[in-house]
Amino acid sequence: MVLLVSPLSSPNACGMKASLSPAPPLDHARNLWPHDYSEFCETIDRYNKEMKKLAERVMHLMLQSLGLNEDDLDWAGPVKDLQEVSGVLQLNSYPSCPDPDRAMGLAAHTDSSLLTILHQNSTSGLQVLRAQDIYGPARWVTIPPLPGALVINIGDLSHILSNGRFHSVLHRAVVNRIRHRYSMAYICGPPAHAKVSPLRPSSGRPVFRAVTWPEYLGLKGKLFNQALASIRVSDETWEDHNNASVITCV
Ligand SMILES: O=C(O)CCC(=O)C(=O)O
Ligand SMILES: [Fe+2]
Repeated sequence: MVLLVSPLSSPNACGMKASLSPAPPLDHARNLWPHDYSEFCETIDRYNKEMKKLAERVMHLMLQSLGLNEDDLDWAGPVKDLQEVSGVLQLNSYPSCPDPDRAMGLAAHTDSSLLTILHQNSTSGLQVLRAQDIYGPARWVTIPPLPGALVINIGDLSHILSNGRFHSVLHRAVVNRIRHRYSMAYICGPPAHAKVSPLRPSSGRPVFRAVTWPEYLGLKGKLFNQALASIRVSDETWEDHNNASVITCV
């Protein structure tokens, strides 16, 4: 089961609204706990706010580590204005499965976000694909839940923004034979109107074309794990673009 909630621009009793889920979360919560749904709503609201603050701090640090400053962020204004970052909270529930090898909790994917902050309950299930290295071929590695720890996944939009210097991570969730697993993913991205494009590419040229988050989500829906490749700018396109610019300037 997946429930998606995002902050409301004008708060209601629950302080959140449905993003992609079929019924508004407030209605869902009322159905589940007809006599006391407010505790759930208030907790989610508090969690959302804390995650937003954390996401902004982490984004700030990531941009700093790329050598970027406030003036480089034309999609969200200066870095200090990163409160514009928007987020959706996705609640994942994976019931136990007697034959886990024949079931998949969540298929392998990269997140379409800038970054995703994940909380797992005490049952492990998150795995990331580690590329081939001197220790062996490509393999799935379990990220064990640690008390009090959150996992931060780099999403495709950070991959684009950093021109490939931060890699979005292929991950999946497997199910447990006897234990029910829960996770909460705070999926963070830029404002919907903002175009995300490579900032100060170290390689000399941008490897990806600019996209908005909604446009990229559309591509992901159609092309799934090929979406990132689909917005790569090929060497030929780049050369054509450069030649065209030269001709225009002359
Ligand atoms: O449940 C997990 O550990 C992974 C969740 C996830 O990857 C997602 O919600 O995008
Ligand atoms: Fe994910």
